[in-house]
Amino acid sequence: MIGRLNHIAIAVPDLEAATKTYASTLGAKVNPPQDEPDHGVTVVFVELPNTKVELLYPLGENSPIAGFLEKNPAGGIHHICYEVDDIIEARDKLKAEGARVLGNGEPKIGAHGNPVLFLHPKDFNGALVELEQA
Ligand SMILES: CC[C@H](C(=O)O)C(=O)SCCNC(=O)CCNC(=O)[C@H](O)C(C)(C)COP(=O)(O)OP(=O)(O)OC[C@H]1O[C@@H](n2cnc3c(N)ncnc32)[C@H](O)[C@@H]1OP(=O)(O)O
Ligand SMILES: [Co+2]
Repeated sequence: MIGRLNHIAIAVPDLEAATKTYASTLGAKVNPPQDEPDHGVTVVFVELPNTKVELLYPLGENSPIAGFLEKNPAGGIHHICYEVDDIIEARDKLKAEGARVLGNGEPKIGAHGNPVLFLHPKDFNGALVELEQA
């Protein structure tokens, strides 16, 4: 069911500093920040030859990553995003197998303009999993 690795997300306490680290220190191609109010984050995508790194910074009052940054003030790997062909089919299969789909269970449009869903980290070896229909 899961396909390509679409991105690895890192929650960061300072988006500008993290962007500079990837652009200057690591010499990677970075994109401009994107506000994603529907997800409560601002994201910067770092383009790599075989995948992307998504730098995440809280946006607004109820950001879902605020708690994570409180627990990890220096930042940390936040989630891993896999691509699926059919996100509804994937969701329904996973729910049938007892996995917890976060939010109201309906996909939202993610940073790439595709439907995304999140799966509870406790069901996937402590890793927050994002699925993106791509
Ligand atoms: C623009 C969209 C973009 C894209 O790629 O398209 C994005 O990726 S948006 C990314 C931001 N959005 C989300 O992360 C939505 C899904 N996340 C959530 O709903 C919450 O973050 C949740 C439920 C995973 C965690 O909520 P909270 O931080 O309030 O912590 P809890 O106390 O409820 O956590 C329960 C339990 O899970 C552990 N936890 C929390 N976050 C993570 C994580 N990122 N990775 C692994 N484990 C995590 C937390 O430590 C708790 O464990 P416990 O043993 O009970 O302490
Ligand atoms: Co993501």
